[in-house]
Amino acid sequence: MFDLITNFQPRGDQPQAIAKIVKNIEENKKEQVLLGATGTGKTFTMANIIQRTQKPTLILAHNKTLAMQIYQEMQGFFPHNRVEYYVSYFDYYQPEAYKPASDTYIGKKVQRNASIAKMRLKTLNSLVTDASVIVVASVAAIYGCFNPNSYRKVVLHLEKGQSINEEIISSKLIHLGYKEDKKISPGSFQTKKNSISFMIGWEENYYFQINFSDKDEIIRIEKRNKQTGERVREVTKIAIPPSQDYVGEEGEDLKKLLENIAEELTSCKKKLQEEKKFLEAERLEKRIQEDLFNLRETGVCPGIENYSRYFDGRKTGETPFTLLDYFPQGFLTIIDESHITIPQVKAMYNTNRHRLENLIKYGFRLPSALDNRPLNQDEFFQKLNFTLYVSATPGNFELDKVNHQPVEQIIRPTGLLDPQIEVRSSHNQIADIMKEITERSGKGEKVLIYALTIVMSEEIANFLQERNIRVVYLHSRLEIFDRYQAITSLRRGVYDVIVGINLLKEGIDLPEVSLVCILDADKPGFLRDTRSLIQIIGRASRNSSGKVILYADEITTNMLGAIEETNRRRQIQQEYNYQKNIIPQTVQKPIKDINLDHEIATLVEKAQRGEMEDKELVKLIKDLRRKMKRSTREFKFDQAIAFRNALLDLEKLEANL
Ligand SMILES: Nc1ncnc2c1ncn2[C@@H]1O[C@H](COP(=O)(O)OP(=O)(O)OP(=O)(O)O)[C@@H](O)[C@H]1O
Repeated sequence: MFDLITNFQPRGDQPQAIAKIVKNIEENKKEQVLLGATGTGKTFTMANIIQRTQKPTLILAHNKTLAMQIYQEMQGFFPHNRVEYYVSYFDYYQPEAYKPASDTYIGKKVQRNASIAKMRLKTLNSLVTDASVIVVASVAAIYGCFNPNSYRKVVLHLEKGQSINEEIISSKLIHLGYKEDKKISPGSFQTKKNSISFMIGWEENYYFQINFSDKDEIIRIEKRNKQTGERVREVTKIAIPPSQDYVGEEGEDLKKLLENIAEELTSCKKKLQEEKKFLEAERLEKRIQEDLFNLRETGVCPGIENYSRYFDGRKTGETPFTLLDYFPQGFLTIIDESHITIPQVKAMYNTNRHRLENLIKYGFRLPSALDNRPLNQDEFFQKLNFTLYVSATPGNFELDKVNHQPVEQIIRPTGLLDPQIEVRSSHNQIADIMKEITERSGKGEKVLIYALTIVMSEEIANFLQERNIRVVYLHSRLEIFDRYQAITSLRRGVYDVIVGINLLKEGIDLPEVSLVCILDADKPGFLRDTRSLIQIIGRASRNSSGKVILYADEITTNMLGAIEETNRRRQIQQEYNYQKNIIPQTVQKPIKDINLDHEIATLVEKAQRGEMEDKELVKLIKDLRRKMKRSTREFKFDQAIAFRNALLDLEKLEANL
């Protein structure tokens, strides 16, 4: 059962939006759109819909950071339920490719993020073991994954009284990806006389111990605390899931599978030879034979995903298995920021296919590699059941599905209005903006400036800085961590202005921002279409004196569309406030305190007092660097910033060594 825990009551437009959407789902309406203006509490609305419908839910977001934000919020709303996070586990991913024009082969290069890999495994496990699960995922959800039927089949079920010996269990654990080790850690196991202990791949605090009698019978299964080794409780049954996301075939099944790959190799090579592509034929033979050897000897090979069709038991062209297949019948999919997520989903398939086709044509891969692919758009939509598209500016694709009649959520719980918009001439725009900034900086209010290009944003920031304005620029070339720090610093009062391009658009809510300036609002193209303008305008809607200035020389149709829609929303909000006697209140959003944990803080202070040996200082710096990187990888940016600040201090000391 989903159990929503919150102090909030649905407010503003939330009650009617929740009621309409739930009613439609109950009436079996499969596709709906929620047009939710920025800051109207769409996440809380989603949580209420999940609570009321009790449907296992997939929430799709278009990037990892947004997915993490929603994941954390959902964890807060449903502390007693399984809320999971499923995104690509690559911190860095360069797919294998071949560029015929320059005869360049680029091997696959990846950097895997172990904590995300664990979260993915945990997601699959929750879905096969629990009925009330929320998964927040990126488009990684449409990429191939372990066949859910095989997953269920390989899970190792053990129970008290069962006749089985340690040897069999050890070999099964190895097959499931567990590694024998002297120290117990996630994904490892340990055998002792009459007992076997193991730790599930994503678990951090507990391990299980299975005790046997001399007659090879399980006499006890215990859950134990990893730190103390103490028994937490005894269980009668346990289902041990795989500790990696791919579990190979064994014995006869593997043999058959390798034969099939070899058969494909023979026919493919013959075809290449007939086409007089001798070099390609030779290359293919060498590469595939090497893979076959590795698969035979170790059960795995580099680029094993290219054989996924064989491992999944799929026919040529057959739809791959994805996260979606792990959901039960009648599940709900919420597509957040659908105007961006849907085009992203649609683009995945073609990009992948083009790359693979070149590899196949030139003898780097077998044609079956084409079946290692994301879902195409038809397959994706076929796999959905109940779907809710959510956006402040839904795309035409989803609006068409509901005859342009979305459920609207325009009135904010805070009573805040969409901002007032003014159009001003672009002549002398920077001087004009400087005047606006000065008026606000004394009151602690902040300004966002939207430029068209990276170069422009840097130039404007430099220009303002030279005139003593506390400003920082923000664009996609900056690391996520630096972007986060710039935003936090603005909130803390280090800066008064951020100059940006696109990044400030979605998912950033800064109550301190009372003015948004959009430069070149009349220029056609990227980020000046009606939808983008509405999104940008929405960034001034968390402050009771929110205002937007569009700098332009003419009013374009795009601008007019955005102005009219914003005014329509503002009017609905004003009428509501008037009727209910509501005075809009700026959102109060606490700025998290950034502190180091006690042990580290003590060491840092010791170093700062000059009481630390040189060697110890170097070690501490190394340790802090590692921790900072890890926190960044895990999206714990507050923590990462705390480490970085301490590092900056310590590195100064190190420079003097
Ligand atoms: N019923 C409620 N009562 C009080 N506060 C609420 C309620 N619902 C949401 N909020 C708060 O309102 C703020 C806006 O919510 P949220 O960020 O989910 O809006 P949003 O619609 O997703 O906005 P955006 O599109 O800008 O991301 C949040 O701080 C949220 O905690």
